[in-house]
Amino acid sequence: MAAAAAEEAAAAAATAATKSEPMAVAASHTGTRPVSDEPKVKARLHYLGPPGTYSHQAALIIAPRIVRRRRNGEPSSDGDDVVAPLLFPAPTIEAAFQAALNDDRRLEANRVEKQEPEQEREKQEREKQEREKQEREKQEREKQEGYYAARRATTTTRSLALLPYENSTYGPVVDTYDILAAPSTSSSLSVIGDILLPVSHCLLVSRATHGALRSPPSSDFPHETDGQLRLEDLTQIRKVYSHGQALGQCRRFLDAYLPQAARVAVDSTGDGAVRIGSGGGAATFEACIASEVCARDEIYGLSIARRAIQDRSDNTTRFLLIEATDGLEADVSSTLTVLPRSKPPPSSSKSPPQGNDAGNVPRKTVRAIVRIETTLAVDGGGFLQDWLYHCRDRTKQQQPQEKNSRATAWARKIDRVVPKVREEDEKDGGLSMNDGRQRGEGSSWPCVYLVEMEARNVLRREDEEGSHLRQGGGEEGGDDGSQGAYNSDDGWDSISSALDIAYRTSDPLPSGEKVRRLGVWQSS
Ligand SMILES: O=C(O)C(=O)C[C@]1(C(=O)O)C=C[C@@H](O)C=C1
Repeated sequence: MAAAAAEEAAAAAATAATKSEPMAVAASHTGTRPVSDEPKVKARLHYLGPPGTYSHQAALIIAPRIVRRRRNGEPSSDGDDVVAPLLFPAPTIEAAFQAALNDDRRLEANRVEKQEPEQEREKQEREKQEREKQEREKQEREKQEGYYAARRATTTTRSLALLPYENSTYGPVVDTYDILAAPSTSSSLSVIGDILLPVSHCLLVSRATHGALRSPPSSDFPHETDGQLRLEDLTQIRKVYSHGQALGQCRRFLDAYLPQAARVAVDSTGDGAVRIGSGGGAATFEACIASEVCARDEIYGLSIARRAIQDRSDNTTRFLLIEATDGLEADVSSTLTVLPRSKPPPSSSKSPPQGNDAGNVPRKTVRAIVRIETTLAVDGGGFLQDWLYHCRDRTKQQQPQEKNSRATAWARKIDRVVPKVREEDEKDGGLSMNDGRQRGEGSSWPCVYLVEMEARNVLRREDEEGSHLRQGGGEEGGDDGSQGAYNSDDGWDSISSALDIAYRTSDPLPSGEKVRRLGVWQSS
């Protein structure tokens, strides 16, 4: 039901976004409470568009949960300050990230200024100088009167991007991995949250194509009630557009029912839907794989040929919420964070908790991503393994109630970082990596690992039941359907500071590794 409501909200806002010009939509939010003694925060959130993509849907769900907190992670005295970012679609994942990086109000002002005619520019320059002069004089006066400390910026703008990161069926999203792996981009970002989105794909066609494909009903093959086509009707489709991830998540369906159709990878599922929708009135016998939201009249007005065509019914994509930190860090007096999803109170405290830990349910999850650049070939000497164990142990040591905690860590090598020696060798006639090693260049070339850590504070069943009795029902739970009262912040501090310590220390790492924290956040 919650997923249906979220989809409904996503569709409504996606509709608003397609109609507005420029395409930006304010995330709905409730209860903004300005914090009196700190600069106000505005935020811009860039996502892979066009409207109707899964990234857009994820952005609409996460945006109202983004709040500003004090540097130490505490809510301000007035409570959480809801940031309510404006949402902006970008044509590619890379463009969404770059837009967040370039999101500097001064740059925008410069751009506008450049378009002004010569005279206008001179006039503006004179006015600017005059304003600056007056400002200097005023500051001087205020300084003398002892008011200087009160003169602070009243607004700061924060730039965010929501990027698809990995999918439960088809694995890593390579464009996002490239951003996290590259030294230039990874040093300009901080991961501040994540969100899981259940992904159910439809095969969409234009109305004309739907009409042309649909065979007349017979008693043997009555039409499916909701307008879906029969599987036999799909054999005339010549082309299927979608994002590479979505094509991969529906591979078995495509192999079985559309073997004749060319698969065309485009920048997003929404991009595929736009191509299908722009075909005019004639049947094109082309299809796209996208969300049901894209079929709506207010979005791209397409027909649903088949629903739920993904190979696994539990298909889920994880997105990372990334803040562009270039040049900002110094001025920033607060952190942005994502509130956990709230759950309706359980209907009965007797219902059994779910989760992998027999008798326990997850309570708080803290995640971290660390980037390690090393010159050792394929984890030489297993140092990475040792480091992961070390991190896990340090994490555990920090827990006040060790019995209630679980810590895990895992690493992924980013294969798309091509070793330099190999690139050069290939120019010289295609030598392999091993040849590079034999030529005495050492068994080393740069490679990048992304290490992920997760610490969960687990609430034991008996504790949970006790807390139900004490508090008369839960307020928040994990996304796994777990029940219980999850108000307490126990565990968050210890887990996050433990992770902090764990990845800052480089004890078991051989020298020469560059370890960079990409982010630590509380996940829901
Ligand atoms: O194309 C979209 O709709 C996206 O938001 C991208 C993306 C991805 O890259 O994984 C997001 C969710 C689905 O897994 C399919 C595609």
